[in-house]
Amino acid sequence: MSIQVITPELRRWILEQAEAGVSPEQTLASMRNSGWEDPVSIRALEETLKKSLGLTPDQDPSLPRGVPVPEPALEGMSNKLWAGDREVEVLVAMKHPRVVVFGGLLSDDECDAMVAQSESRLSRSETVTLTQDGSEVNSARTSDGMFFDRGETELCRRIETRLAKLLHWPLENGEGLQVLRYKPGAEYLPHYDYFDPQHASTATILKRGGQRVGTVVMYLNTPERGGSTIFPDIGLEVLPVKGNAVFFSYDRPHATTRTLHGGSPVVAGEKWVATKWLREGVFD
Ligand SMILES: O=C(O)CCC(=O)C(=O)O
Ligand SMILES: [Fe+2]
Repeated sequence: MSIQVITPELRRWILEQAEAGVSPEQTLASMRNSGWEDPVSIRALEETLKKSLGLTPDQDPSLPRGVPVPEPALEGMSNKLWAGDREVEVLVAMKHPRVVVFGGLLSDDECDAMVAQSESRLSRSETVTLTQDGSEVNSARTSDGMFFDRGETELCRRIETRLAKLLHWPLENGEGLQVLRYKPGAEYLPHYDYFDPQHASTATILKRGGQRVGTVVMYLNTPERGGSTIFPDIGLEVLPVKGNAVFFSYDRPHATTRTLHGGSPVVAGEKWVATKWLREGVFD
């Protein structure tokens, strides 16, 4: 599977087609003939044409409604935030998409303990696919993983409480922590963390807690080489550093959130992360 990137040249060409009176359907057909995948073409067409009309996502009736999202208190632009039991550094903050890189979210001991407590329970990662019943092993994701239940251990509870304070988001609206281990060569191809409204399994998944609206990827070690978290739409690469974390939020299940992201291949050593997904509603 290759990832097709929507470049400025492509956007310019789409606008030229529209200006020349070519219908969006015809433009889509031309793109298909040149090897573009339909979902990518449709996204490129929608984004480009709407932007040229000056529509914001909130003004656009064809998009899913935006909802409140978790958000750290960054207004004062302090480079340290108190998370209830620990001071956390703010290393990078971006507004659209909202991406915040935190330093020292977890202590070294907490990272080591998460690895130790999850290691014996790892198995090949699954992702949600088009099948009715949920998940299956997928080549897009070559890590090993496991889920803790929310509040399963004292350490899970401590981290979950800290994240709830840091992000002003109810503890009850969080999934259990997921731990992933990537060996050399393992990666997680770019994806969105929200559930695709078009997937057959999504309606069932949403009954428990609603959509995902935010993600925290916490680095449990510093890989020797590789394994950064990449955001292809915005050209951002977050280097994994033990104890640090990258947070991002998405107020609607749509590409306009620009939260496409992945784990790039680990080159040397292992990469361990704990991921926390935050839901719109109570996840129980
Ligand atoms: O490993 C990473 O850097 C990204 C992980 C991720 O995207 C996820 O767990 O959903
Ligand atoms: Fe993800």
